[in-house]
Amino acid sequence: MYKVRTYNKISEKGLGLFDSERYNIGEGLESPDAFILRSQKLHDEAFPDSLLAIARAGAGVNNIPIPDCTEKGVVVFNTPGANANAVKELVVAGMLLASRDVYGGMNFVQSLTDMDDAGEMAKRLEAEKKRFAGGEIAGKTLGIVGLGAIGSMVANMGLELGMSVAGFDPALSVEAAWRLSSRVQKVDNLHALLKICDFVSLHIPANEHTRGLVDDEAFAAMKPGGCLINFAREEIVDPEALVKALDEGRLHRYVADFPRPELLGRPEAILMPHIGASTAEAEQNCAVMATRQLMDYLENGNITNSVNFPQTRMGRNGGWRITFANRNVPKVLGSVLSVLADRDINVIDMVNKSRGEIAYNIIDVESEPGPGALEAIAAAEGVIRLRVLPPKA
Ligand SMILES: NC(=O)c1ccc[n+]([C@@H]2O[C@H](COP(=O)([O-])OP(=O)(O)OC[C@H]3O[C@@H](n4cnc5c(N)ncnc54)[C@H](O)[C@@H]3O)[C@@H](O)[C@H]2O)c1
Ligand SMILES: O=C(O)CC[C@@H](O)C(=O)O
Repeated sequence: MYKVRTYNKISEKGLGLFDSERYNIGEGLESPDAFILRSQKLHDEAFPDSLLAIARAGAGVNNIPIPDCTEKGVVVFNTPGANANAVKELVVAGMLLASRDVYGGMNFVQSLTDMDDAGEMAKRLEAEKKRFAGGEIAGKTLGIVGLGAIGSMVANMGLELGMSVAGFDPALSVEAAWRLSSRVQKVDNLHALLKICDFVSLHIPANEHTRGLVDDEAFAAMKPGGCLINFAREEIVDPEALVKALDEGRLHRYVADFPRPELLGRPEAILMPHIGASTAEAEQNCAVMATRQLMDYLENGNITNSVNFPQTRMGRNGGWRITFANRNVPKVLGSVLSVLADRDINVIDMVNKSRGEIAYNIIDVESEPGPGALEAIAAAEGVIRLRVLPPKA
């Protein structure tokens, strides 16, 4: 029986895929084989020795200590693109809220509780509506920082809304480039993008390269009166520089999914409680993808959409399956194959992949590897984590 510890609210559409005869699923389970979670911060959490994998039902993995996981041979998965449409739709809402005083206008109307004459009320609304006028987004320039799953969707949507769209992404994947309209202008540095855009939307991960990326210099480079939209992560925008840019009126609006105390009460800050991915559709997509990836890893050792291990997959062929993670240095695979050869264990098929400093292997063998073989493999120089999976048709 596999044990999967859950954190946060994971859609039942995903959790329901775990067969209850083979999986025990729940919060706080002891000695779990895996975690499945959303935004739960794991940096201060001790990992049980039993932990083989973590599935993040979502895109960002800055809540997980990835280097520690890699060191321990714990495979971390995310669900690329599964919540991208939800975020894209909220970015559009954010741009509209930054352009038109929808919120102020609605609050004004709801405040007229002392009025009971419809005619008088209509006169008052017409007299005061000029306070809530705004601009249109069509014809404006939208800049996207990070043209991955979300950024490319936002870029294409901007074009459909009649905007000019520019994008900056120094590591654009081939897949993302295919998704992107050729009408999106590619800009080769951040400040050049900031200079030409009325709206700038961030769609990059929070990591050591992007923390504080939007700083004093970036705000100074921005087109005066522009709007910044941040559905990516709080840490990407330097809070002091942000407040300064708002105080000086250089930044017209800050639309963000990550409120901070110093922004509360400021009408220029349009803040939401991290709800970019909070739609039933996105929650289901993420949970289903995370669950499928986790099951395939636990049952077959296959790795799809990991953020720290190489994509590795091999169909089952009736044999016993040995999987192991190792440091990406010479001779490790050779030593393991020698252990098998010395014990007359015949290899049916194998795959060996590497990613940076880590390598991962799947070796299918004809007969069950005994304890002696497994001990010798686990002891081979460079091997970090070993598993054996019984035959499966
Ligand atoms: N608010 C929410 O609920 C919510 C939901 C989903 C994702 N997110 C955040 O959005 C981020 C992006 O999500 P995604 O699904 O598009 O990820 P993604 O991996 O598909 O795309 C990220 C893109 O950013 C690019 N990039 C990385 N560093 C960059 C830099 N310094 N400058 C420019 N481009 C850079 C990468 O090359 C990649 O193309 C996530 O990491 C997460 O933090 C937030
Ligand atoms: O799970 C969530 O609600 C947020 C997910 C989002 O921040 C992500 O990075 O995918």
